[in-house]
Amino acid sequence: MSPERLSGAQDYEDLLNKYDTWMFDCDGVLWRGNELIDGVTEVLQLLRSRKKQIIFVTNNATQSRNTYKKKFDKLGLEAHVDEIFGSAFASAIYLSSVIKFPKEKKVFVIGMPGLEEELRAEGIKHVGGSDPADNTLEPFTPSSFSPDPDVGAVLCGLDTSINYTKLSKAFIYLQNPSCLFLATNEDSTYPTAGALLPGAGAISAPLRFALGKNPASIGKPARTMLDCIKAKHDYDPSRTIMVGDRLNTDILFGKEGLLSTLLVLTGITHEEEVFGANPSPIVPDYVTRSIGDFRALI
Ligand SMILES: O=C(O)[C@H](O)[C@H](O)COP(=O)(O)O
Ligand SMILES: [Mg+2]
Repeated sequence: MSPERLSGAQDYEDLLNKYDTWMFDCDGVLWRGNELIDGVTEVLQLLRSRKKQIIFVTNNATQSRNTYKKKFDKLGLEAHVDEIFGSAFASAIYLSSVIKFPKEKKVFVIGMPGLEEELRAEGIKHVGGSDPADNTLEPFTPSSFSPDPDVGAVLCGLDTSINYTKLSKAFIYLQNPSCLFLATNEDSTYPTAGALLPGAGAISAPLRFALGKNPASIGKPARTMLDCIKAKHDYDPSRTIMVGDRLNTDILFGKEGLLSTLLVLTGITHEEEVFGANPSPIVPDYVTRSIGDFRALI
């Protein structure tokens, strides 16, 4: 079955009337890097004026909910911290509440300060991350590394300061079969304002290749994020739509969560992946060029 392509004000109006809860992916839907996608400000204001429930669901683990709130504020978008769900937050909840990671154990982090902030907020002990000793381009010498015996998991997220020392330490920990291999998410690419860049999945790829095994991935399409949302918000799946730019994360996440799905073409996915000769088996309910096009209703 092929998706319905939205083509004008009546289509947008029909969708607004059909759905009370709008879950928005961020990178490639609201913005690319720090550049807002045209029309997003007005459309989010329109949804708020129509009393729609709005939830933000991002696989980007570089920031915490609090620092994302600052980004929304800086970009002039109304957002409340309890509306924001990122894979950094979901990873901290996964460790604290889903697998009940032992309090005395530690997580070796490959990732940014936002991920560390969420782990701290959940009382998860961690090493690595922004530790200056790990953020170096000096050659890694195993004899100078004494693995922390309390490390019981490696958590890998998008890390724009990735290096051989971090990968080597993670790889040494992961050779212990009891050490958990976790990924905040596995997006292959990251849509920024100027270019498409390697995503979180490309950061954990060297470890996957060297170990010959995949991490447990916590972000979309896994349902941990939806469980985090359910723990904070009531919503009716039959009147909820997930708006995303990536088929194998956002749209799959929506479909598996029994939500309706709207694919926008302002991020990762190209039109021919949906309407071309060999379309993806992941089929959104609706497709539109940009969420900004809903401006036609203003
Ligand atoms: O590489 C990544 O982590 C992702 O590309 C990026 O952060 C995805 O964010 P989202 O589109 O889920 O907001
Ligand atoms: Mg996206």
